[in-house]
Amino acid sequence: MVGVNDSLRSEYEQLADDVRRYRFAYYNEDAPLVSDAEFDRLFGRLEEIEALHPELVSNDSPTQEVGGDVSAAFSPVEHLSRMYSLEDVFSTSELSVWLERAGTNAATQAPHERLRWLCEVKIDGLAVNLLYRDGRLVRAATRGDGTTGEDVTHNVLTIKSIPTELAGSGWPAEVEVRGEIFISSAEFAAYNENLVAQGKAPLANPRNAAAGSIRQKDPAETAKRPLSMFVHGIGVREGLVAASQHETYDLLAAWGLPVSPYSELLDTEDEVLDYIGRFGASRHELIHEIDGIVVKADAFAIQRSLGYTSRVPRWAVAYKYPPEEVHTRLLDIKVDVGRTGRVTPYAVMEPVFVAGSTVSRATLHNQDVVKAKNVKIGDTVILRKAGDVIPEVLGPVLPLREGREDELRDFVMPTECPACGTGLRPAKEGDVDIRCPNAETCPAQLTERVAHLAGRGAFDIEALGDEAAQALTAGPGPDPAENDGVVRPSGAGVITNEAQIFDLAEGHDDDTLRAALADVKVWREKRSKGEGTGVWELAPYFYTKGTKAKPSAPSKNTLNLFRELEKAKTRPLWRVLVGLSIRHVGPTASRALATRYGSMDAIRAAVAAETAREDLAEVDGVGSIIANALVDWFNVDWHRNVVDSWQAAGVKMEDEQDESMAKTLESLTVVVTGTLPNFSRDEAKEAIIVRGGKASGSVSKKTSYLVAGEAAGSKLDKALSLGVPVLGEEGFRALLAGGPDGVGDELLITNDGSAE
Ligand SMILES: NC(=O)c1ccc[n+]([C@@H]2O[C@H](COP(=O)([O-])OP(=O)(O)OC[C@H]3O[C@@H](n4cnc5c(N)ncnc54)[C@H](O)[C@@H]3O)[C@@H](O)[C@H]2O)c1
Ligand SMILES: [Zn+2]
Repeated sequence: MVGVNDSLRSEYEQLADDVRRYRFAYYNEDAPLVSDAEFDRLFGRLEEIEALHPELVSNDSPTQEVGGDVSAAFSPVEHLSRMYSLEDVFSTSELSVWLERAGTNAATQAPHERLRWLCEVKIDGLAVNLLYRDGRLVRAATRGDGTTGEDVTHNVLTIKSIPTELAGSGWPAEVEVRGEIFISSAEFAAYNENLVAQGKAPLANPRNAAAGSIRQKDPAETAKRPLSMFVHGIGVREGLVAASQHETYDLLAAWGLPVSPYSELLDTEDEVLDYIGRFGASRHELIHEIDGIVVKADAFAIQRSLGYTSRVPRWAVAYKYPPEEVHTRLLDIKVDVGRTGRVTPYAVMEPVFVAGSTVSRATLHNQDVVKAKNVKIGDTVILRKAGDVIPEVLGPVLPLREGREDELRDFVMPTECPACGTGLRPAKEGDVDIRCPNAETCPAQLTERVAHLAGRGAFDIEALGDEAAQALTAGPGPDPAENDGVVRPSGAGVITNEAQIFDLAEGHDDDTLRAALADVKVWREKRSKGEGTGVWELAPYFYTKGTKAKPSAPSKNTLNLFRELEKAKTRPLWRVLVGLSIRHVGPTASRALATRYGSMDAIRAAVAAETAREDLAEVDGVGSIIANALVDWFNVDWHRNVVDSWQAAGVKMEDEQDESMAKTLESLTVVVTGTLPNFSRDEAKEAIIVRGGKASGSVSKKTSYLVAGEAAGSKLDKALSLGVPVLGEEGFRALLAGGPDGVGDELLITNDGSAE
C-alpha cells in the first residue's frame, strides 16, 4: 500500500471538513454554499483518496454517512428501518460498469431470479419517511442521518396529495412509505411570480424551496407552499404482499399514495441508456425538476441478496445528468444599448462551464430585475443554464457574503448612454426600461440597426454579420483587455448612418466609402496554437495587412460584402421594409404592406394621407399599433432620408405586379406547421399571401386550412379537434393551384394521421 504523506492527510482532512460543512448548510439550513456539481466533485475526490488509502477511513468519514443531521428546531425521530442515500455515477460508461457488476453479483447470489431494471426519474426534492399504522398517517420525518430524522408531521399533514388515511385494504399494520417532496415546475414559477409581484426576492430553486417549506416551524406557513410528493421506496413492511419494487408501487397507488408516472420496467442495458436519453431530452417538460435517473433492481429477492453499504443500497444507482446550475463570481454589471435604444443591464461573470458551453455574460433585463434578484457586484451567484436555454443569474449565495460586505457594490443604472453620452430616460412616464433617445447617431443603436438590416429576415446579406456591422459603424471601442473581454462601440466608424450602406455596393460609382474601409481596425485577441492568449491588438478588419510586395487590399470577405450589397438592391419590397427598423414592423406586417401597396411610393403616399392612421389600420395584417408606428416613423426627417438614399443608390422599391397569379386563396386563413419537404416556412407564407390568402400563426375556429408537415405538434392536434381541414404538402399544392375547389377529400388528413 502506498503510504500517506502529511500533505495528502491534510488535504483529506480539509476535504472531509468542507464536505461536512457543505452538507450542514444544504440539509440543515436549506441554503447551499456550493453548487451540487462542486459538492459532487469534492465528494468524489474524498472517495478517491479513501479508495487509495483505506487506512484513512474512519467511521465518521462523510463517505460512511447519509447526508444530514437533525436540527434542534425539530424533535428527533428514529426511523423503524434505516434510510439510505444513493451511489452516484456521472457518465453512461460508469453506469454500464455498475450495471455489469450488479448483474454479475445478482446472477451468483440470486441465480433463480429474473433481473429487471426499474428505471425512475430522480426527483430533485427532499426525502420524507411516512409511517402509517393501521392505515393512518401517524408520523412524517426527514431523512436526517438515515437513522434519526426530524419530525415534520404537522407540516406534511398540510400536503394535499399525501393521504392521512390509506384507501383500500391489505396494508401491513405498520408500513413506512418513502418518497420525495417537491414543488412542481409550474407551481414554482407561479409562486415566484407572486413573490416578485409583491416586491419580494424569488426563491432560487425548487429543491431548496421544497426543503425550506417542509422545515418551517409554522405549519400554516408550509400550507401556503404548493408541495407535492411521489413515493419511491418502502421501509418497514412486514406482511406486505409484493415481490418487487414495481408491484409495491402498484399497491401504494391502490392505497391512494401518489406514484410517479415516469417509471419503466426494463430488461437490458440498452433500454436503460435509451431511458436516460429520453428523459435527458425532456427533463424540463416533466412535472418537476430532476437531477438524474435512478436504476433499481426490481425483484426484492435480488435487493436482499445484494444488500447495503453503510450509506447506500448495492441494488440501486443514481445516474446524474450534467449540472445546469453552477456558482460563479459576479465581476461586474454593465449595460448594453439595443437597436431601439433600450438599455439593458447584464452580468459579467468569471467564465464558467455549464450545460455544454462556457458562460461569462447573462442579461439582467432591467434595473427592477437586478433589484429583485438582490445581486451585488462581487457576489458569488447561482447561474443556471438548461441545455440551449439562455443563461440566467438566479441570485446570490447569501451566506457567502458574510465578512465580505466591504468588497460588494450595488449596481447603479447609468444616467448617460455608455455609447454616446446622451442622457437616458424612459420612452414614456412609468416605463421600467430606460432608453438612449439619440436614435440617429448613437453608435450602439446604429450598429444594431445595420446588423438587423443585413439579417435573414431583411436584406439577407451574409457577409455583414454582427462583427462586421460593429466594425463598419462604431470604431474599435476601448481595449477589451482592460475592460471585460467584450468589444463595444465607442464612436463614429466609416458609416455614421445606415443611409450610406448601399454606397458600399460593388456597382456604386464613387468608391470613397469602400476605400475608407482600409483604415478600419478592430481589437483581436492574439491566439497561439488555437488558444486565446489574453493579449489584444488592433488589427485591420476589412483589408488585408499588406506587405511591400503585396499591398493592402480588400479581403475576400470584403469583396463578397460589396457584391452581396449589390445583389441586395433587388430584394422584394417587404425585405426593404423590414430593413428600416420601424418598430413593430417585422416580416409579417411588411409582407402585408407590400401586398397591399406594391411600392414604397404608394406606402409613402398612404402614410402622408390625412386619414393615414385609420386607413393603414384597416389593411389586413397591419392594425392600429403598426399603423401608428409607421406614421410616426415617416414623420422623422432622417428616417425619410434613409429611404431616399437607398432609393438613390438603386435599391428597388416596388414589387413587380404578377397579374398572372390567380387569387385562389382570397378570404382564406391558412396556418402552416411542421416541416414541408419542398417549402421553407417563408416560402409557404409567401405562396399563401401572393394568392390573396392570410398566413396566420395560430389555429382557431376561423382557420380555413392547416398545412401540416413533418413533426407537426400541438397545432395539428388542435386543428383536428376543432374540425379544421388539414392538408399535407400535396393538398397544399392543390389548394394553391385551385383554391378550396381544387382540394379533393382524398387530400385531407384525418385523425389517424393518414390522407384518406
Ligand atoms: N450543494 C451542496 O452543498 C450539497 C451538499 C450536500 C448534498 N448536495 C447534493 O445532494 C446530493 C447528495 O444527497 P443525497 O445523499 O440525498 O443523495 P442523492 O440526492 O444523490 O440521492 C439519494 C436521494 O435521492 C432521492 N430520490 C429522488 N428520486 C428518487 C427515486 N426515484 N428513487 C430513490 N431515491 C430518489 C431520495 O431522497 C434519496 O434519499 C449530492 O449529489 C449533491 O448533489 C449538495
Ligand atoms: Zn446612445
